Amino acid sequence: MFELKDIRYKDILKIGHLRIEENKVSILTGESGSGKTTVLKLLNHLISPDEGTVLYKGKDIASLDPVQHRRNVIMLQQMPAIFPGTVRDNLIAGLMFSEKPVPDDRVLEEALHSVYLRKSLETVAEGLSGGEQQRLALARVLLLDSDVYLLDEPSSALDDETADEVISSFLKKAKQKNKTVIMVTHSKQIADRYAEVPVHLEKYNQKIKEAAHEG
Ligand SMILES: Nc1ncnc2c1ncn2[C@@H]1O[C@H](COP(=O)(O)OP(=O)(O)OP(=O)(O)O)[C@@H](O)[C@H]1O
Repeated sequence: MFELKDIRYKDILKIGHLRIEENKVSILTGESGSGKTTVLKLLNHLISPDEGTVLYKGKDIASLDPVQHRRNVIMLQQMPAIFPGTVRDNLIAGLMFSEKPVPDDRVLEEALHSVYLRKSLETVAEGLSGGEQQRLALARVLLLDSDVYLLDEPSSALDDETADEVISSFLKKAKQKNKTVIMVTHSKQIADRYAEVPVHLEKYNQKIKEAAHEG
């Protein structure tokens, strides 16, 4: 689905070759600052590499329309935006940006159930806890029904048990629809349990520093 070749991005990231398979759950791990978010941004075409090529379905991402690309490849940021208004407003915001039809309330409620968020559609979203807002944002991307989901630490604000329920349920839905998921996590438990393809990033700066030290 994606192929990264001879990538360099500033002094943050250097990847010789990385293939990300279609219809699989790939989980990106690595210490803080190793460039996990940067990889997701490259795949979403939010940034471009200084050197090398990122291919999506065999085509250079640089040649694709970024707006269309981001409809196929949705990224859930580490601190997702919550808009003023209700839970319903937040659920449909993404669909409206994507010019997709707004489904009826039953479908919206089903998305909330999928992320174990037991709140009414009328609840004021800004009053939700951090963990509840994180699940609301996850439900919002689930509704977008894209081909690829890039999830940046989607369970960081959840306790272990809730994180496990939510991620398990999200991935089950994604698998049913043959989606490709690339998820960043710091949770060893989540990585061990759900990674079909584990991807571990080494810190680029660290390597440079170590080399300088040795030299
Ligand atoms: N646009 C940028 N310009 C300069 N430095 C940046 C830029 N974006 C990120 N960085 C730096 O690059 C490094 C990697 O950042 P990135 O967010 O990709 O790491 P990460 O592995 O996702 O970290 P974390 O686990 O803490 O979220 C960090 O040291 C960060 O401060």
